[in-house]
Amino acid sequence: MGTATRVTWRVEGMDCAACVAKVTRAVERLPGVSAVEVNLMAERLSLDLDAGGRTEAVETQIAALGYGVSLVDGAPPAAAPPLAADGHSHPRDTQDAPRMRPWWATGKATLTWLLGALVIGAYAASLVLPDSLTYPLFLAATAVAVVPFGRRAIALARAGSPFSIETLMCTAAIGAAVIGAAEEAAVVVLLFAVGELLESVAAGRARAGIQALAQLMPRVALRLRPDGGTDEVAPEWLCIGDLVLVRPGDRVPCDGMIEEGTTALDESPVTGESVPVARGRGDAVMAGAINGDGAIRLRVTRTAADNTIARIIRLVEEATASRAPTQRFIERFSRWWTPGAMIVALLVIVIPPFALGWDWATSLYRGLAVLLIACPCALVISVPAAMASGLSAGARRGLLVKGGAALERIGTARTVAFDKTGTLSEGRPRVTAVLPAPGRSVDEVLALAAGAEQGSAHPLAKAILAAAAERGLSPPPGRGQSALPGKAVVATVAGRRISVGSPRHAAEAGAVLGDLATDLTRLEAEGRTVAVVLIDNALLGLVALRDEPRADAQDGVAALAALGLRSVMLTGDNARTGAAIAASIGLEARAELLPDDKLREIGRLMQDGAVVMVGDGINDAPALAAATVGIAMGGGTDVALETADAAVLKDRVTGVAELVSLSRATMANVHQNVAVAIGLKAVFLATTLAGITGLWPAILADTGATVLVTLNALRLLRWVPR
Ligand SMILES: Nc1ncnc2c1ncn2[C@@H]1O[C@H](COP(=O)(O)OP(=O)(O)OP(=O)(O)O)[C@@H](O)[C@H]1O
Ligand SMILES: [Zn+2]
Repeated sequence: MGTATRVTWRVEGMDCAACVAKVTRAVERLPGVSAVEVNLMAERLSLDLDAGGRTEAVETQIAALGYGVSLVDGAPPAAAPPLAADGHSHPRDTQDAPRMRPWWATGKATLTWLLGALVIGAYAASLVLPDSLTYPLFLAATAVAVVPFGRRAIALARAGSPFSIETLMCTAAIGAAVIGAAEEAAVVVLLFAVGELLESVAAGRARAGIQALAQLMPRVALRLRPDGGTDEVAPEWLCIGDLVLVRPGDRVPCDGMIEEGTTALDESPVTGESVPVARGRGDAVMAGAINGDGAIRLRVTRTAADNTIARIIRLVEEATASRAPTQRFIERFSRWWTPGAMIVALLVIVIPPFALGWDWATSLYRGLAVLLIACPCALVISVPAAMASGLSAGARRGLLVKGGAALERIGTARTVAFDKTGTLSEGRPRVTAVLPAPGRSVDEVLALAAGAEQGSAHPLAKAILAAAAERGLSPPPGRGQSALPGKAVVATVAGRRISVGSPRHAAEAGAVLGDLATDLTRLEAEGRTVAVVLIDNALLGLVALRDEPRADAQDGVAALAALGLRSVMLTGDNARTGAAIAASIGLEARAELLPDDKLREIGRLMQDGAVVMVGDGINDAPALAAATVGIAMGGGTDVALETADAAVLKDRVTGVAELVSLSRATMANVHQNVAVAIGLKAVFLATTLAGITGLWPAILADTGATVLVTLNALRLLRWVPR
């Protein structure tokens, strides 16, 4: 009892949010079904099926709605996956052939052409033949289309949505035919079919944009054998731990770590970063990158189903499935809209003959026109079509956004808060000077400091250890290390208590800097981070470090300013150093912040409006989560993608401004779409009721809006960062 299986199908033919809603509502009502999820981009339907549910029932229901359906996962276990020659079992995409779709659903294009031919034929005929003969031709065209749309309307009504766009269309077409407007009836159904066709083309385009990423995977990988030879295998067959040879000019077939060789990799297909990056032993590389002129040997670190490209694709698919607030509003709106419109149409038919003395033919005619104008199709697709294009356009340029909601919010930000280390700066501090206290030596200071820093993951620790190693020192082992986050590290080294930390920490410990105090001030004003090394709370020396600002930090901040955003740097570094670095980049600084202070600072900035927090996702996850939108930058892709709402895959500060303008371009597109969809209808509603325009303009207003909205959304696919 109570054990449900998760079952997944591939559903073909869904082109818009309305389709998703149809499928969801239709299967939700079936017995034994729960937790229904439909993903438009991935063309997937997943649900929990318990003992009372049957997969056939689900498939029948979906086929009745006119979509193709095939089981992907959760079927009774098929044969075990084949074992590869090397004895591992390898992941493989198992998928059976799609089941038959009803002819009238697969043949969307055929149906549209047939209708077009019939309608045009009827018009041609009407030039020479009397109306009495062409009338049946128009009726036939109407019938050809009403049958499939009507069947779908009936299936939907049975599945619990009696007021669908299909119902609206069929009522309008049949009504028009009944009152003798067969021409109009035929054109209504023809244009409706054209609109549907266009929608599916648009959905296919957005989908293709994402699938193009999958095409970055090469067909073959060269797997190294223990004897040094290579086997050509499909990248999907690579296992974690396999060794792979990547020749100059090849595409990298897997996410991996370089074991041997150095090269320059062009990662632009994945990250949008066009400058090749130098990579050598121990560096991580991602599938899809193009190898420069060095041969490299890679250790596979992720399977094909799980590599960066696969994750990006999955992420974007999920992103398009998650709805933006605007979209949710419109969906709620259109759920009431359709039945409301039908009631209004009915009132227009029934009341005026009594109240205003219209004759029945006029009121029927105008009522039908109202029905047509009321079709919410354009409105329903206005937001998701633009969002899908925006998300897809961004993903192709290394700008990942986790959903419509985040995409919508990024553009509304007033302030951008940057983490300093690793985000505005390179994140690779280097020791630039060591100033020993009187009577101490440089080597002594460095060796003891390095002893205390051993095992610390702090960037400053790594720099001090590297400097000690460069001077050939072997630091005495430290014991009992403890980190005081945002302040210092303390340990017992060679029997003495050594601390390495901020000047503030040294002051709190009661250390006196003496003559070195002026050096400290000077170094900080130059933008150096100064670590104070104490021995039993007395001054041992100063270590000055410098973390270079990223080359494009200044441009990135300037680009944000040009978009009207204020940038602020948050840092745990001391005030003077922070101010010096911030001044060189051109933004405000908030310094000497302990980790909790950073959260508080974001809260304070959020009082002035939405705040975007940009970090590397490593130490700043809480801050990324606290801000309105968290953007992770560069390298630490994995962590970043999990904690942040959006990510800039290339290591570029300018990517933040690109995300802001992508968000604004997308929202502008959304607003244009909504305005077109509602505006056209409002105008024609008024003119129809006033009797100025008839069925014809009503038909064009409806399909015309759908076409305009779709084309406008497609325009966004070509978005390029400025
Ligand atoms: N392990 C350590 N070794 C030396 N100094 C440290 C250490 N940990 C903290 N500090 C001192 O505390 C300060 C703040 O550290 P914190 O880790 O909060 O900031 P950060 O990561 O260096 O910089 P940012 O906040 O800009 O990313 C450092 O500038 C340094 O002076
Ligand atoms: Zn649709």
